[in-house]
Amino acid sequence: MPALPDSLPTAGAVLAALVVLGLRPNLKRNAHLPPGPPQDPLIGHLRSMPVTKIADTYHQWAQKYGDVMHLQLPGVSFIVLGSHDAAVELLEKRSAIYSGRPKFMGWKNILPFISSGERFRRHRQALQTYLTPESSLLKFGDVQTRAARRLAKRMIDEQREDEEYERYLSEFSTTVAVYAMNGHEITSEDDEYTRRRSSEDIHRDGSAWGDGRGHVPIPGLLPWLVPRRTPCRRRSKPPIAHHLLEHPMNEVNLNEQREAETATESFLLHQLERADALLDKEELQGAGATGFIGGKLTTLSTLTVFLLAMILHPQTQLKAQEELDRVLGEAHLPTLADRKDLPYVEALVQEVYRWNPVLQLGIPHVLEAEDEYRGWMIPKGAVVFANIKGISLDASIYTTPDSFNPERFLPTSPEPKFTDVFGYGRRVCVGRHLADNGIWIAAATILASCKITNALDSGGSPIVPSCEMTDGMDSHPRNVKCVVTARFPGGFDV
Ligand code: HEM
Repeated sequence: MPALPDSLPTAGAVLAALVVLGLRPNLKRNAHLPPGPPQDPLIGHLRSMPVTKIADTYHQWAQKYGDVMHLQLPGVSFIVLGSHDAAVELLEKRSAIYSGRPKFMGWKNILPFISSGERFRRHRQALQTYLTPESSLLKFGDVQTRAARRLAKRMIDEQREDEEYERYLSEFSTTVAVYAMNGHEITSEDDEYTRRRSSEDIHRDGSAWGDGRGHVPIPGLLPWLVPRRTPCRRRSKPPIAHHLLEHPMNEVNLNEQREAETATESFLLHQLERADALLDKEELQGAGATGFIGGKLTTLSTLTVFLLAMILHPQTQLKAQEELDRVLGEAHLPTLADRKDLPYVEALVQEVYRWNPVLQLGIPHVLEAEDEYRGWMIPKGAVVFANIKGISLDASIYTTPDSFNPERFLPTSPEPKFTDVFGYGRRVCVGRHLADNGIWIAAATILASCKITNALDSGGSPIVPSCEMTDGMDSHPRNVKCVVTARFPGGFDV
């Protein structure tokens, strides 16, 4: 049994609250539940819940207890799915009953946090019908391409030795999320959105409830464990939530732009112009902020993983660059239309998704009716999540899963694409087409135009960045430093 977690005082407070409120742990039918590590009477796995490296720990436990694992905390059953097959069987094929969400902090109009029901269906439909594969490409492909070129140019022009490039990647991610939702294109560092919605803002405001960069703290899985009635539950909106919810409509001032006929394509405009709009004004504000909440940090973190992979694997970088030069011609920048002709770049992006999926545990689902799977009983109300990181390490699917190896995804390879990165079933990431196009064009543009090498230490030796990912809901490498130089100093034919 691991040492007592640091969060135990908080956990203890929750337990005390549960006892005071008369909630009883649902341990009574353990005999039919899926297997799991040994637990204590009454408090179940409270003492053994990992606080750091959670996905890795669940993956290790899965080797012993299997790919459907049960963990018990007071009042709540957790089911951790450690294989693609189990995740698809339950979260996708049985999506009708596995698509609830735990109660999250009262963000009632932010889709990832809305449980099932009529409000969920309207929000999901509004976003899903807007962000289809075709419309994501048609409406936002050009903006993403411009933003990717601006990103690469800034990485080259403003480079310093041992620069951290996260802020440029962050601006790219913000640009895509804000444009898709609000129709506002960021074209300068001075932009109101970049200043007000920088990672630093999120860090500062998000620290009210997370561990920085807006992460909800998974350790102990407490945020969504705390029942609505528990006194310690947050009542007021944290500042970042307030800002995100108020900002899109006020700042962009869509109504004025509509009157002046200067409004550009966006989710908000689309909804406002529909006679049969699915969402009212308050709901629409939430939906507008949803793109930012769902897309900004996930895109940023995935691009940081890409950068790390390129520093650590110069041969892979070179292979992708050779393909780009061969297919497009030297000193030509890619567009999304070139994607189908660049199988190595495609495989590289797919491997970035698999090598370090940034939402390691996805977003938890809630089972809405008792179910049976492989002879086990899964209780109604169980919080069910896929260990996406663990699934990416499944050696029965991916050979040498720890290594970064794009070859595994070349068209001739038998290894299946890692679709798990975007989740499952009715709750699958609603922005996945937008995100995938954005990540591909950013990666392909950087590869075509930049040479990425290790930063050097004061003695001139290359710094090898660590592969360790942060803990938290959105996991990413820390302090990725590198040197970026132009591959074609004479510029590009576009
Ligand atoms: C690389 C970037 C991204 C990754 C890895 C990612 C991954 C995910 C995952 C794993 C889920 C949970 C799915 C589940 O519960 O089964 C999710 C949900 C969601 N994502 Fe993304 N996402 C990304 C980008 C985006 C973008 C750009 C947007 C916005 C336009 C977005 C909006 C959402 C929303 C709204 C949900 C909640 C859907 C629901 O609860 O019904 N995501 N995403």
